Amino acid sequence: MTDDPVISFRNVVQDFKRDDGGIVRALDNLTFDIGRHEFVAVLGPSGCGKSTLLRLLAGLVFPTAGSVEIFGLKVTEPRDEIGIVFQKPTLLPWFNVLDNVTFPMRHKYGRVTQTEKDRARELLDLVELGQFTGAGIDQLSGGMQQRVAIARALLLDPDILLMDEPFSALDALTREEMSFELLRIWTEKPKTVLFITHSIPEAVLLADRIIVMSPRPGAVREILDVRVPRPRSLASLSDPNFNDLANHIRASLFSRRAA
Ligand SMILES: Nc1ncnc2c1ncn2[C@@H]1O[C@H](COP(=O)(O)OP(=O)(O)OP(=O)(O)O)[C@@H](O)[C@H]1O
Repeated sequence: MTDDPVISFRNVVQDFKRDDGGIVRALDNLTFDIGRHEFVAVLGPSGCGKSTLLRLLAGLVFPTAGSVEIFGLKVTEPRDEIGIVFQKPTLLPWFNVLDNVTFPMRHKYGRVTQTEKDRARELLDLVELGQFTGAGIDQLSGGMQQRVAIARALLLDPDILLMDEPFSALDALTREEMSFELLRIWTEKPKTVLFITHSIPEAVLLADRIIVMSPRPGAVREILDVRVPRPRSLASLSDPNFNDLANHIRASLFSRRAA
């Protein structure tokens, strides 16, 4: 990474208060950087603080200690240059596909201009839903709904895309198809991506680097470079580097569980 980092975590500690008054330490001394247009995946056991890390970046929670910076500025509130895609698409069933994509503008400014509607149509083309702009949400499959959510996250042309297990509710085939779709979008419209997943192959297929976290309280266990050449395709899945790295991560996660 030669440029200044886009995302920077420095010694981040995150504590939460439990209902009984006790303290849960979710993150402990988390430090890493993400460079411009890098695709970084985060893997780790359940409860290690992956979603908390994303919520810190989104400006939805604030660190107990340490700092979270975007473009060298502390995160103090949600910002427009960030698009977020959650595990569930959280679409509004009373709006059609196009109106769901333009919803952030309606919500923020109370109106949607023709230019923004045109942009939403372009994004729906990009995620191959150009024929479905007027469709109701309940007419779409789970994978199509998640593509609407991705188009919505891209509407404000964010520099940063945060994705929290965005494909985990999908069947295996759709999931793989969506991974390639995301790679295509990222190639066409480069962005800095932080992608949280429980799937080792998904992380290796998509990312430039993988942050492997330790169990709660989450800290960086390893940061691994993915040496599988781009552009990636189905053939990447049988690249020897792909399997070596996937096996390394599997052993690393499993040995911790067994310990
Ligand atoms: N608002 C909160 N109040 C109290 N505890 C919280 C809060 N948010 C998260 N936690 C706790 O912090 C820890 C980390 O949670 P987080 O959801 O970030 O983990 P995760 O790695 O995303 O988990 P999973 O993989 O199961 O989705 C958990 O023990 C969780 O119970």
